[in-house]
Formats: sequence, structure tokens, C-alpha cells
Amino acid sequence: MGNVPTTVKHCLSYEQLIQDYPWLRRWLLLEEKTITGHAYPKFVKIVEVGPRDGLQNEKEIVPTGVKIQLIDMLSGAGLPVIEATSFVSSKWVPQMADHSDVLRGIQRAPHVQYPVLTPNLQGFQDAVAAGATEVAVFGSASETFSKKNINCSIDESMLRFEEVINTARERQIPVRGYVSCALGCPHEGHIEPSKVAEVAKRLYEMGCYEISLGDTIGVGTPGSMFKMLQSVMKEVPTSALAVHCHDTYGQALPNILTALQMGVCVVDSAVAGLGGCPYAQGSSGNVSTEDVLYMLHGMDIETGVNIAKVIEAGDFICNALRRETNSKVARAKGRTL
Ligand SMILES: CC(C)(COP(=O)([O-])OP(=O)([O-])OC[C@H]1O[C@@H](n2cnc3c(N)ncnc32)[C@H](O)[C@@H]1OP(=O)([O-])[O-])[C@@H](O)C(=O)NCCC(=O)NCCSC(=O)C[C@@](C)(O)CC(=O)[O-]
Repeated sequence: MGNVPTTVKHCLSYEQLIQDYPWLRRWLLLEEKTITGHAYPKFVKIVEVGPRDGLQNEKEIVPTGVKIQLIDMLSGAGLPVIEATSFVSSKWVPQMADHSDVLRGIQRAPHVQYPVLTPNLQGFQDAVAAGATEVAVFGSASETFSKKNINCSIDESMLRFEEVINTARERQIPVRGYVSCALGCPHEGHIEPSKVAEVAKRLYEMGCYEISLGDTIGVGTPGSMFKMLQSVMKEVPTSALAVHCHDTYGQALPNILTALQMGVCVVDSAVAGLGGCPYAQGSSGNVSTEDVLYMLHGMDIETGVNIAKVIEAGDFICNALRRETNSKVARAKGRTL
């Protein structure tokens, strides 16, 4: 606007318009979002993965009662989905050996989903026997990670998942699907977006209702997130996608923001930023639920979740683990140990 007279500039400025006509504020702010090409979702579903992804890497066994209380506190905070535990081999992940007791011990809140991880039919059957009403299969876009994590190739894992998904369909149990290493692998490094898209498509076509794209080791940036999502969105509807960001390089929030800008409206996160994958050395915790909520609520995006109660749940689990929270928001509120 270099050659526009100052008085005209004054009339055209947002600030002046909002000052002169306060009722325009909401309309202008909404418009501002679209001017930058980004229309954000009005509601984002948070999938809380702390009790599973967050705790699975803990060396000391967390008492079952603590896990149950954590899940109940999280459901009391209004979280719509809480990944409760995983029905994997206790030789592989000892921390999850009490899966059945955890699932049986929680107080199920109405309208809350409690998915559990099931790598194969055996895990699925055990989960259903313990009362699971939703499960998740977890594949990978990296061959090496697949072998190290679930002891089989990607193709073999798809056969196992197909069995789980078909059996789940007969029982009308919804299945979520994960694609790990979507933005990088601890063993193979760069992963082609087309590979992520291929695995996501296979899981979606098999019957997973939602595909969570995992930055397992937290190496992604908004640039690589954008390219990966662009590729996946050619194969899977955006409405069926979720992002699952670990925060190793401090990129989780900008990566999530990028996904929101592209229309994704499901975000995985873990209370207090707990976590890490036992088969992905060096990976740090998930993005913290508190930090995601703070960002979303600050953008007037609804979640139905009470951030203060999530902070309380974070305090509870950090006290139990004798550890400081990884949530910047919880720390800023002066609620650390
Ligand atoms: C998949 C297996 C079980 C294969 O493990 P395997 O050893 O290849 O299994 P197998 O079929 O050869 O069976 C060997 C033994 O395991 C038993 N077994 C077989 N299946 C089960 C089961 N479901 N539950 C309990 N036991 C099981 C089976 O009964 C047998 O027992 P035995 O006869 O020797 O006494 C193993 O590799 C495993 O448990 N892996 C899980 C590893 C894991 O949980 N990793 C962390 C997940 S995090 C992640 O993947 C990333 C994610 C999802 O968070 C997203 C992201 O961050 O990107």
C-alpha cells in the first residue's frame, strides 16, 4: 500500500475497523484465518495416549491402581478418547502386563472411548475378554522398525491386522490404525511420504476408521509434515486422519498446527508429555495434552476438555513417577513438583 494516502490506509486497517465497529471483530478474525489460506476446524478431537504410549516406556513398573486412577482422572477432564493400555507380549513390554486389570478396573464414563493396542489376534481376543470395546492396530512405514517393534515385516503385519480387523468387524468393534515412522525412522532415517501413504491406504481400506500418523521419534518439521500429509491425503480422506507427534526436537506444536491448517481435526497427545517408544531409542515423550489444549483453546477451537483437570491429572502421574512434567503449560502454571 506504498502509494495509498494515510487516511485511506487508516480506514483499511483491521485495528481501526475493529475499534470503530466492535461487532465486526468476530467476522474479521474469522476472515483473517481464511486470508492466510487456513480455515481451522471448529472442534478438534483429542486422543489421550498417556496411559499407554506415555507409560509403556517407564522402566519401573507403575502400580495398576495408579494407572486406573490416572485414566479415571483423564475421563473426568472430558477427554473423549483415552488409549488405556496395550495387549502386547509382556516379554516385549513388561509395563503393559497388567492390561486386563487396568481395563477391568477403570470407571467407564459414558461417551468416552477406551481403545487398546492389539498387534495380533491373540492380543485382540485377550482385549475383548477383558472388556475392550475399541482396539488399535499399529503398523509402520519403515520395514526395519516394523521388525524391531512387532517382529514381522510390513506385509506380514498387514496379514495379522486383517485378521484382527475382520474379527473385530464381526463383533462391531471399531479399529483404529497407526502408521509409525511417518516422518522418519530411528533405523532407516528418511521415509518417503509415498510409503506412508501406501501403508495408511492399506489400513484404511482394510477397515480402520481412523489412521493416526505417528512421528514416532519426533524428527518432523512443518515442511515434512506438509509433504507427508499431502501424499497421504491423496489416498485417505482427511476426515479419517489423525496426527501423533512426539516432541523430541520441539516441533510437535508447529507440526500439529500444520496438520490443522490442512484440515486434520484429530490430535493424539499425552498428559504431562509422557512417553517414548521402547523400540525407538532416543525418542522423547508425546506432545503434552496440556500444551495442545492451550494452543487450541487460544485459537477458539473447541475440544470439550477441561485443561485445569488435565493439569491435575498430570500432577498426579508426575508425583507417582517422581518426575517433573514435560508440559510447558503445566510448568508455567507453577504446578510442577
Ligand atoms: C507382536 C508381538 C506379540 C510378536 O511377538 P513374537 O515373539 O514375534 O510373537 P509370536 O507370535 O512368535 O509368539 C511368541 C510368544 O508371544 C506370545 N504372544 C504373541 N502375541 C501376544 C500378545 N498379543 N500378547 C501376549 N503374548 C503374545 C505367544 O503366545 C508366544 O508365547 P510363548 O508360547 O512363547 O509363551 C511382540 O512383538 C510385541 O508384543 N510387540 C509389541 C511392541 C510394542 O508394544 N511396542 C510399542 C508400541 S508403540 C508404537 O508402535 C508406536 C505408536 C503406536 O505409539 C505410534 C507412534 O508413536 O508412532
